[in-house]
Amino acid sequence: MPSTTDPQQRRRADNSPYVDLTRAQWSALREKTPLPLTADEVERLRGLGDVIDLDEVRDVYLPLSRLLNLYVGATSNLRGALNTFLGDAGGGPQTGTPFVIGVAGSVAVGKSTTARLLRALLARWPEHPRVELVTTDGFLFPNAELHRRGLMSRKGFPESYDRRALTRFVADVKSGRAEVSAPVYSHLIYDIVPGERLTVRRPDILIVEGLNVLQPALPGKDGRTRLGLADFFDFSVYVDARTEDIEKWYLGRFRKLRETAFQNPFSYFRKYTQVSEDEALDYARKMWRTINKPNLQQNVAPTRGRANLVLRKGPDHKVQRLSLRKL
Ligand SMILES: Nc1ncnc2c1ncn2[C@@H]1O[C@H](COP(=O)(O)OP(=O)(O)O)[C@@H](O)[C@H]1O
Ligand SMILES: CC(C)(COP(=O)(O)O)[C@@H](O)C(=O)NCCC(=O)O
Repeated sequence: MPSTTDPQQRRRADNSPYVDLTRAQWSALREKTPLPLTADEVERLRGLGDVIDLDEVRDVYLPLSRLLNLYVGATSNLRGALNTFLGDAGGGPQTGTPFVIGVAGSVAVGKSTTARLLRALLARWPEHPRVELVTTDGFLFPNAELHRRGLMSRKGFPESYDRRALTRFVADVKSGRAEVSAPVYSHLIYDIVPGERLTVRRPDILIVEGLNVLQPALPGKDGRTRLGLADFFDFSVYVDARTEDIEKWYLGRFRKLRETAFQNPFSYFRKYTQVSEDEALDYARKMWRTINKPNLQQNVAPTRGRANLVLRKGPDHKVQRLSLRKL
């Protein structure tokens, strides 16, 4: 359903691999969504700690959870088709493996909020109550290793991650392994937590959230193409917004954290509670200008075209347009 009546634009839309929908067109799909939110669930979503508008949940994220629920069902039907085709040659029926969803986008665009919300909404569906969420920051190299590699001011750039370990982790979960574990990153200490692991035990759905989840695979040492993280995704979402808006959200979050989490005596950023707000924000602006913005422009934004769904937010975080891949 192209959102235009102009014939030329319509032809372009017909040739595009995406169906472009306005917020109004998308939210109308909510009518077809069974399982509307109950008052109790609305309360529980508030408890997630995110200041998210509940109309936004109903209009945007609820239809999205229905779309994903349909995809999970269709993927399971495909597995049935594969079993029918393979018969005994497949060494027994292929059993269900987790449905994997990637959530990509800039630092501070709202990936974590989107992923947490999707986790809560998807778990309401009787077909897939067990939804796990993993953030890729656990696969950043520890600070000591980043120092050694001269990458301390490149945190979040593709080379600051152990990409092989991250791909192996998702491949292991996708293969149906009973237990797979990942390292844990702490925003408090700004480093990997020594000895701590997050264990995933055969969930129905795994959400993998991070800046670089849609990056193409690294070539192997022999120059041959390898499987990349996105090869294990059944669906991917790119959260998009104007760079100027994302910068404002980044600075807003920094200001809020300065009044809360940074006050913790163990916080890496505690020093920014001891200086004036202007000085602290100058530092945050520098981080944005020298690390997060160039990373967005050079590495993150170029992967947008690989996503199944692009959510385009306005300055108030409300999703204004959606592009859904049809091919
Ligand atoms: N849908 C939303 N409505 C209102 N505020 C939001 C929404 N999504 C994110 N935010 C706010 O924007 C900032 C960045 O969001 P966050 O999810 O932490 O981003 P990321 O994980 O991409 O770094 C946070 O302050 C968060 O509370
Ligand atoms: C930890 C991050 C790299 C995000 O990682 P992700 O979970 O997307 O893999 C980012 O939040 C970060 O800390 N960037 C470094 C620059 C800064 O402190 O803003």
